[in-house]
Amino acid sequence: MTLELLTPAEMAEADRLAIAAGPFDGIGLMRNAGWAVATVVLARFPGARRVHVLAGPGNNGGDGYVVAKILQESGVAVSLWASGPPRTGSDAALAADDCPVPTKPLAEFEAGPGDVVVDTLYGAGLSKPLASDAARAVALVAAKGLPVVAVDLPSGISGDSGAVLGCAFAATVTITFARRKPGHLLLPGRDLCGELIVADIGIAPAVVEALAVKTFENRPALWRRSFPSPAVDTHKYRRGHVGVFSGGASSTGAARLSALAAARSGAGAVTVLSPGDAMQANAAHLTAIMLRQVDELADLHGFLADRRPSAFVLGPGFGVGDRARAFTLAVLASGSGAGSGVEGLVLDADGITSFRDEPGQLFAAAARPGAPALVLTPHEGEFARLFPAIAEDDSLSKLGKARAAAAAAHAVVIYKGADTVIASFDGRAAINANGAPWLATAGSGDVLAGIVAGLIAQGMPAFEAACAGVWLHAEAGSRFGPGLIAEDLPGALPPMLRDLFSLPPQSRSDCRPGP
Ligand SMILES: NC(=O)C1=CN([C@@H]2O[C@H](COP(=O)(O)OP(=O)(O)OC[C@H]3O[C@@H](n4cnc5c(N)ncnc54)[C@H](OP(=O)(O)O)[C@@H]3O)[C@@H](O)[C@H]2O)[C@@H](O)CC1
Ligand SMILES: Nc1ncnc2c1ncn2[C@@H]1O[C@H](COP(=O)(O)OP(=O)(O)O)[C@@H](O)[C@H]1O
Ligand SMILES: [K+]
Repeated sequence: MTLELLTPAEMAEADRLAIAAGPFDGIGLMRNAGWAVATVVLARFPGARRVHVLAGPGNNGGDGYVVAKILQESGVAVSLWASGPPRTGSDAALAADDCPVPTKPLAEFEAGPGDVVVDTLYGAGLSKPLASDAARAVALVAAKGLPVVAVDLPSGISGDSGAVLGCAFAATVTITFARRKPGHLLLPGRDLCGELIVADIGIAPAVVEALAVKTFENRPALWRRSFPSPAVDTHKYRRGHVGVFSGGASSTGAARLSALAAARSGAGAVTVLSPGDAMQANAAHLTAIMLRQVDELADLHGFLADRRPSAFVLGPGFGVGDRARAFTLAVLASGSGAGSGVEGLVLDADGITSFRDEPGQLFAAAARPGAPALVLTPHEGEFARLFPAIAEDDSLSKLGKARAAAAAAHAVVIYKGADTVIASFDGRAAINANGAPWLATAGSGDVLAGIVAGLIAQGMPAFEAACAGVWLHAEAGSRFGPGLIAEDLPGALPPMLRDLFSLPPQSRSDCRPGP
């Protein structure tokens, strides 16, 4: 499946470009779309007592008229319920003129057991909450538990944000065209789509390429070319060295989780940087991971000079306050740009919260030319602390919020949750969809921060490292399943890594860090 996600506006542009390039005109694309849908209905519901096609006023409704015609000609009992006539001169009007099935008003829609519903009320053009006749149909279908085949999107779901406008169908299967839209992956849209099928309706790949899309699904194909792989003659410090800041004596576990995850992700060396009062607690629980006392800024500078670390994690269990801010700013002031020095800082949890009153200080430090890459890993609560205005802006989707935050902070933002979004200040963004609710367990985020830092330390660019880290973390949680606790996650990584490395060499490129 392709990675690009097209906003409804980009999809409309793709339709326009495809029509201009040929060979299909608008009604040609619509017929292809209708055939794709009818094929699914016939294959999945051969025993349907009756198929009810619900047609809206736009081109989504146009697809419905094509479907109704094909199904009737295939011998299926079809009812066609329209919310109104299609706009004169539109492709939908052509499809309606060509459809032999009589229409009935949507407001009178009725259905019974054994029936199947094809939802072609609204797709990409949904612009407001469903009107009363559509809302009544949604309620009736839900009450009767009828299967719904949604065309493009379940009506009521925004293709941009995945949000429900008023109410929405919960589809059994959704068929979209050419490429998926963000609303197919963002929640609750993803849940309400049911099974998602992407049908080829004759829009050439070159048309999509011309759009220079910057939004993707987060899957290995997005980043595996830059996934780090050790050279035969490598040594441990060439595989990257991660420093993880530990909290005080009573909160050291989170840093050790991050440290272990960084090591499991392939970093050659990992050092926990511990305040004096926590040295004993840390020492008692570390084996392969190194330990160094860091109480003051001078200790950090000593570590930077002596051990040449390539990435840091700051935040898990660290405590909120001046010390977190000072260490963060010191790390961001180090680094000599690409290729050497400190390549990145993953700022998580308390590290993020520490800047709630002075976010500008953090953002300015990250924007300094030559500064290490800043990766922020907020969950919803932390996001609202650092980016209150963006968090409150209801016009933005989770994707839009992550992008705006990344631009404001000059950072890569991993906006966590069941539909984690990764956004870079350069405009690229990815939506993650391979997670599972088992990941909602204390310490899970600490592990994610460690994986991302481990990958950055090995030379992976920050956006790719963030995407790879989120995917590996989610995959580990999904494959482990019930009973997962955060301690299990680092140990669950090796099978995932083995799978990545067993991909054919051409699909991993030469596996060296690269663009
Ligand atoms: N040739 C092509 O381009 C192809 C297109 N294809 C298909 O076209 C679909 C996109 O078509 P579309 O742009 O016409 O949008 P669509 O979703 O039908 O709705 C727009 C209409 O609904 C109205 N409206 C919106 N929300 C409303 C509400 N809640 N309650 C009431 N009214 C509401 C809106 O009104 P307005 O916002 O303008 O006031 C407008 O009149 C796409 O999803 C795919 O299925 C495929 O066939 C492939 C080829
Ligand atoms: N329902 C869910 N489905 C998939 N992933 C989830 C879900 N809930 C949480 N996660 C993931 O689990 C991790 C939790 O991180 P975080 O909230 O920081 O927890 P902690 O602070 O306890 O480590 C994040 O990566 C998040 O995306
Ligand atoms: K629809």
